[in-house]
Amino acid sequence: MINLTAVSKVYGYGDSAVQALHPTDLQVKRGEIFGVIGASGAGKSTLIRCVNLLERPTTGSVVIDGVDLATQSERDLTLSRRKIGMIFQHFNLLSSRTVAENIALPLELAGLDKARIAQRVTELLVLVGLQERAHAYPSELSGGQKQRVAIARALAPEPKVLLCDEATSALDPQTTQSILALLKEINRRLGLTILLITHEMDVVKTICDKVAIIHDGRLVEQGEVAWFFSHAQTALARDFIQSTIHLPIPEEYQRRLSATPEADSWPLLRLGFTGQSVDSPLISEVSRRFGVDVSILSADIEYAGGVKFGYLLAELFAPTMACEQTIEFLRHHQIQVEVLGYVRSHD
Ligand SMILES: Nc1ncnc2c1ncn2[C@@H]1O[C@H](COP(=O)(O)OP(=O)(O)OP(=O)(O)O)[C@@H](O)[C@H]1O
Repeated sequence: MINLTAVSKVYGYGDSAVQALHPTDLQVKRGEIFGVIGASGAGKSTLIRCVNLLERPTTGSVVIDGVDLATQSERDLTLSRRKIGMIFQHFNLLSSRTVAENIALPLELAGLDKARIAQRVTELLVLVGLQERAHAYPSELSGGQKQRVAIARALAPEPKVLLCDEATSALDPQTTQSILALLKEINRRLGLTILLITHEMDVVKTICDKVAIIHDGRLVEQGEVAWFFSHAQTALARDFIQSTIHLPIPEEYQRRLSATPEADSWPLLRLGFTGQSVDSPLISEVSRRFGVDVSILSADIEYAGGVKFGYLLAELFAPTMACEQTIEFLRHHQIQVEVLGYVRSHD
């Protein structure tokens, strides 16, 4: 549905030129929710604004539903943009218009008749749960309600694609969850393709099917969300993942932890599970096979992209050879194994 090929963006010229986006390929399939995550200044906004040509790419092609936007005339581009909805961090509502009038705006611009507009606005108010607030002004609404209006307005022309530019970054955690739930419902009910940018891994974990990490204007890693959480390759990806996983090493263990093995110390492992491995009885199997005792310190099993994944902190009690065999066996069974250090039995 969305196909970017070698899309790049340079702002400015000569000595003051900034390469915000290096040549980038990105494919988002029909009905998918795709998240691009990155730190401030990584190039997220540039990337998403290139998708509807709010920002003209310096190079590359942007094909949406089979149409190459970069080659279109301004008039055709205006029509194409109607099929690409967009919502923003700060909602961008017109303060002088009521909720219903904000939602009606794109329909008025498209030249629909009054009766049809009224009917469509009512449907959209129901969809976003704001029937009671049709005649309120934006200043009378909470942040979450404002974003619901923005979503309804974006959906008014029945777009095939919705772009979300940090849509929940100005909202509190509870409101964030309700807006994400609404986006997911819209994606399911309308089959809408969603491309979102965010700096929060929790957003990705909650609603995305696929994710890409952007850093210094380059997509450094991408994949299915569930796979990504336990197989991320780059340190940057792992940092984002760690920000959502709550698996601290207990303080009492940290005191006894060293980087290298010592006499009377045992390896402390962080195990990452996904897909099938999360449901396989691999811990009891290594126990039987290699005679290791496994002590589980903590575990965090969650759902992302409709698949279970999780992390486990575990200490292994066995001779070195059996520990090495255990680690090899687990890796062979698609478990990500990280040796965090070696825990002395006593202080
Ligand atoms: N209009 C512009 N002119 C010049 N440089 C720009 C312009 N817009 C963005 N940049 C630069 O391009 C780079 C990427 O910016 P961009 O806004 O895309 O990043 P971002 O990941 O969205 O960051 P944030 O989360 O802080 O909005 C940054 O170095 C930024 O300073």
